[in-house]
Amino acid sequence: MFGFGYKNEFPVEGRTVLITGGSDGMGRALAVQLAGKGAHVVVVARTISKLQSTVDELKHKALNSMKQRFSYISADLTDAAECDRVVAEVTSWNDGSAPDIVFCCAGFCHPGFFVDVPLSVQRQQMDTVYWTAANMAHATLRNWLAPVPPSGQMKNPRRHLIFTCSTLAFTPIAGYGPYSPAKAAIRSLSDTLSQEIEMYNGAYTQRHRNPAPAADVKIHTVFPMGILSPGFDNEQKIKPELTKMLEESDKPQTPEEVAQITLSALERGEYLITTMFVGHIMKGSALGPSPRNAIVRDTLLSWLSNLVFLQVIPDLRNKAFNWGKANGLLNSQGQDQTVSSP
Ligand SMILES: NC(=O)C1=CN([C@@H]2O[C@H](COP(=O)(O)OP(=O)(O)OC[C@H]3O[C@@H](n4cnc5c(N)ncnc54)[C@H](OP(=O)(O)O)[C@@H]3O)[C@@H](O)[C@H]2O)C=CC1
Ligand SMILES: CCCCCCCCCCCCCCCC(=O)[C@@H](N)CO
Repeated sequence: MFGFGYKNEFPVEGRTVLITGGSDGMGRALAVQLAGKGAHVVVVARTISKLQSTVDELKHKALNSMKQRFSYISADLTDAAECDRVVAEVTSWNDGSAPDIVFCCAGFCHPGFFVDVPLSVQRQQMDTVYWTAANMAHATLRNWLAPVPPSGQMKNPRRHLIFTCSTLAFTPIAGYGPYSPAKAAIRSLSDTLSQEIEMYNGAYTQRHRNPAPAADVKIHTVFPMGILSPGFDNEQKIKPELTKMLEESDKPQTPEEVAQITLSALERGEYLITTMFVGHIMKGSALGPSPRNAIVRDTLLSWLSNLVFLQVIPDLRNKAFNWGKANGLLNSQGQDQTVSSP
């Protein structure tokens, strides 16, 4: 696939990959495909039974089951101390070397209208969606970016930290208020880190003279559309009908498809990764200050998307308005909210 002139920017054979949310959905599909490409994989989530069945599957799907190693750690990543423990345990399991690649996929979505969903649930969404990712990034980067003196430097391959967002970080859809802000916060953190990491990568070029990180580091973020996962089945049960109608143009993908498209994009060296046409358009309308994958292509995409969105945003608002006009005040579960008089 990588013929003359193409370089694989994301080699994984023999590398150690840590995947949060690796026991279900997209995270599990990534784990399986990475095992198939020869990586050592550690999956992290809370429920032990799902983690164990994932590790069994990884052993069967390994490229070279004699050489590759697989493991799991049960942890609730909303707790920052747990993320530090995970990085420490993976490092000692990996003969003292930090993981080379960290995928932050943990998280789930609790849809509902802003005023209907208790604030305690909305705060939990911030914890599960944003803080599991930010905690993991903090633990990982503190390890990766710790200064190593010139005498201690070894030849390490480039390391990768990958966040999982959602195209909802680019485009608002009514009924995702408890969730989209947490994803938008991840996008903002990713953009900030993609700039901050350059300071460390600059220092890394001087590693033979001054203390510097042990390796070069790249940040990436994936923005999937709907994924046909166990988490998706759960969210469908409580999703407002209006939201389902507004996202009609989304044709959810399988976790395997999303994982495969993600890995190909990483191999091409992309930074903001979308997984299908509608996702590319949603990204194009909201590129803002993010680094581009390819300047000409992304600029043309953003011009096209901005024209498309002149129509899309009023259309989404009109649909919400007309829904209210036709159906009155229905809450998230489609129940009438008006108090009926006796
Ligand atoms: N499904 C969709 O339509 C979309 C999903 N996404 C995002 O993609 C990612 C993967 O989603 P999806 O494939 O649906 O995954 P699932 O909802 O099917 O699986 C979620 C995974 O995260 C783990 N997890 C959840 N909470 C925690 C926690 N506090 N600590 C540690 N692990 C946790 C779960 O295991 P356990 O419960 O045992 O801890 C499980 O392994 C998520 O970040 C999601 O927000 C983005 C766009 C669309
Ligand atoms: C031609 C371009 C038109 C663009 C129109 C916009 C259509 C909106 C589609 C919304 C898709 C939402 C996918 C993410 C879902 C998600 O993150 C949750 N399922 C969380 O689990």
